[in-house]
Amino acid sequence: MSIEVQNISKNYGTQKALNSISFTIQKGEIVGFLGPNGAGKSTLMKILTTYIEAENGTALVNGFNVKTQAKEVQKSIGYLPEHNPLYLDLYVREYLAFNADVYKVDKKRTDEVIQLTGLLPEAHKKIGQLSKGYRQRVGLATALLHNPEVLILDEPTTGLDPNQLTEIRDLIKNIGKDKTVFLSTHIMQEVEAICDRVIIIKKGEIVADNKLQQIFSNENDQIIEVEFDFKIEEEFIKRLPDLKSFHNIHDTQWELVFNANKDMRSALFDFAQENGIKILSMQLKNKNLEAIFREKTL
Ligand SMILES: Nc1ncnc2c1ncn2[C@@H]1O[C@H](COP(=O)(O)OP(=O)(O)OP(=O)(O)O)[C@@H](O)[C@H]1O
Repeated sequence: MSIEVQNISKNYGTQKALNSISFTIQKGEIVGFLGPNGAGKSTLMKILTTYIEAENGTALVNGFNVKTQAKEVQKSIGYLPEHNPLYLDLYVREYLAFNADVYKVDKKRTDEVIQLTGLLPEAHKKIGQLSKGYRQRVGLATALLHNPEVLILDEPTTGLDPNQLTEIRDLIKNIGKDKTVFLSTHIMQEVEAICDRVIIIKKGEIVADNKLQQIFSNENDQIIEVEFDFKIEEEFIKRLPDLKSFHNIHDTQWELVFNANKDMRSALFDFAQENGIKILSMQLKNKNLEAIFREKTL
């Protein structure tokens, strides 16, 4: 087991950040930790990387206890914090060599991580001259210097443009071929693009933990986007048969999730007609992670 979290709780004063959360991550998994702002993602990552301590519960990384074996945990982990601190005046190679010294790893490893993270064309530049995407690569390269078993990445693609985003996602996926990766994000597409599994957290509690394959193979779930001819009350929507969850997209537009083994479009049509409502448009959508995220966290 790479990561084992058991009943971890953390409060900041009266603010409950994590409320007895538990999960395990197997070696080699790429797991997305998804949740809205303030859900507790960074807090858990800081506990796993030994930056802060939990009040209750146990967490093991690579078999080492974060409270009592912090040094061993740190050796097992490569961490990319949300706000990746970099020395902008240092050259890329110089910065990595400096960190190699801190980690007490062979300087040769600097060239390996430069290669691995695609930094070679920019390695001669000062960090301050790099684009945000390349700065993220420097952060990843630093996290990989001591060749850790587990990578913990806190919102690794925040602020990147679409091209940089794809590049960094591909890079993480590639690194994940022989490492365990635990990454936080509030971008659903990120999880779809990179991860094997998603853990969704809301207000410090886990509300879903599924393999992505399982999520997409739940055949009885149907998502229908519908537009009525006037604004309808939520109470009315709740009367729809086999309705699992719903989301008001805009005034007269709703996203409805049904759990049924028949096409719910005709049932919805009948329901509208019986109640004197007109349907202006209706579309069956693929079940995507975005809908699941809303279903779980709203
Ligand atoms: N040092 C702190 N002191 C007080 N409260 C804190 C502190 N750090 C976090 N919190 C609170 O704990 C809760 C969880 O915060 P956390 O940063 O872990 O969430 P997050 O899921 O990482 O959010 P984001 O996606 O916005 O980064 C929030 O309500 C936050 O305000």
